Amino acid sequence: MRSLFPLYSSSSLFSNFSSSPYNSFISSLPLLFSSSHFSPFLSMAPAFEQVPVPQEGETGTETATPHNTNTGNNGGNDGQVGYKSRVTVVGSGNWGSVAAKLIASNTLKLNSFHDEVRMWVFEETLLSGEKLTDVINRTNENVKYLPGIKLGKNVIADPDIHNAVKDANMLVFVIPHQFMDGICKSLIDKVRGDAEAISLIKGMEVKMEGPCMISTLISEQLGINCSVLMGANIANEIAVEKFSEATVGYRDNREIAEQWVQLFSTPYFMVTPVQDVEGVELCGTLKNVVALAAGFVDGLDMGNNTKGVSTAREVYEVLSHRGWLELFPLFATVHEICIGRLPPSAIVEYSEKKPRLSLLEDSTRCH
Ligand SMILES: NC(=O)c1ccc[n+]([C@@H]2O[C@H](COP(=O)([O-])OP(=O)(O)OC[C@H]3O[C@@H](n4cnc5c(N)ncnc54)[C@H](O)[C@@H]3O)[C@@H](O)[C@H]2O)c1
Ligand SMILES: O=P(O)(O)OC[C@H](O)CO
Repeated sequence: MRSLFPLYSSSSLFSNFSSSPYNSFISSLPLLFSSSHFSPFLSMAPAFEQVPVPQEGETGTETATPHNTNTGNNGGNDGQVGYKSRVTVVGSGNWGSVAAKLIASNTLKLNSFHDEVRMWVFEETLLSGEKLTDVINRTNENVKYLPGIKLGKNVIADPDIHNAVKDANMLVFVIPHQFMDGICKSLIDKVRGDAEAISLIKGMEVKMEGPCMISTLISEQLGINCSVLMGANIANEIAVEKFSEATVGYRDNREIAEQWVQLFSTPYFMVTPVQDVEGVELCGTLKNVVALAAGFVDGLDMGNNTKGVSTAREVYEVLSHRGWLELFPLFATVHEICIGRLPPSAIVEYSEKKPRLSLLEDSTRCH
């Protein structure tokens, strides 16, 4: 029965293991999470729509419209002809630096954005005695978290978080999740009222009252809309322009999603929008849980078949515990066939099970 489990045990997912099985597993996961013909997660999501990728020398739309309708600090640019969006990346670790590089390569090409990309740096003193921020601005390289890669001269490192965010209407959050609660609290009333956020952060804020998704934390604490960008993305590989893909999860504003897609897309980084923030964020977060299970199996030298069983069971248990199985009908059906709970013929009926998105409502509120 287990050999019937195509998602994990017999597909190309495990046929390309190299010297780093963890990385291979991670990099194989787009098959699971980002492929419209295969993903149990995206079986609940609307069909992908492609957004044009900016090409060399190409310009974007002439003007960008401010996004949120909240009142508050808006930088004084609302409604002006020739308005240009300003992007700030909050975070400058491995992925934060790569995100800044991707965005900076695009703001140079898109007329609707200021060239400059500000990057907030959690200041550190290097062994040389120099401040990390100073070194980044002098060498155009994050020598600690992304050595050897030029970020783009239009990336400006800034150790003052309030200064870094104050003029930006597009905020990219990319720091380890455990720091986000504190960061958000420090940013209350400091960001523009019309700012749009996107979270690249994998993980959840787990409080005594229950888990809180990071996009929800940002939205609720800062009073701004927050999209997400998730994928099976190893920052160092994207930094050297190896092909990868990611998904932007957006709530209801397609125009915003298109702007994020334009900001991140390059010929080697393919980004597709899906109207589902929680689904995309959960995929990115749960993927790391699965990756841990895969790593444990590797460490115990138990083989790929065992890995297929354990990772699938891990995901099934998490979804089942949360009462979310109906949100992932393809995954649930295939798993239940594999463990003998359903007959193989059930696979042809899975698509009739409609995901019940309302199940997620409670879990997307922070307590
Ligand atoms: N690295 C990747 O390949 C990758 C890929 C996809 C998603 N992500 C996600 O991106 C997020 C950031 O990961 P990363 O790899 O850029 O981080 P990292 O581990 O490379 O860097 C850690 C960053 O946290 C900063 N930091 C340290 N203490 C801090 C504090 N008290 N407050 C605020 N910041 C502090 C450090 O200065 C550094 O910039 C994570 O949620 C991760 O899951 C990472
Ligand atoms: O291990 P993390 O949390 O830095 O994240 C790595 C990425 O999720 C790889 O896709």
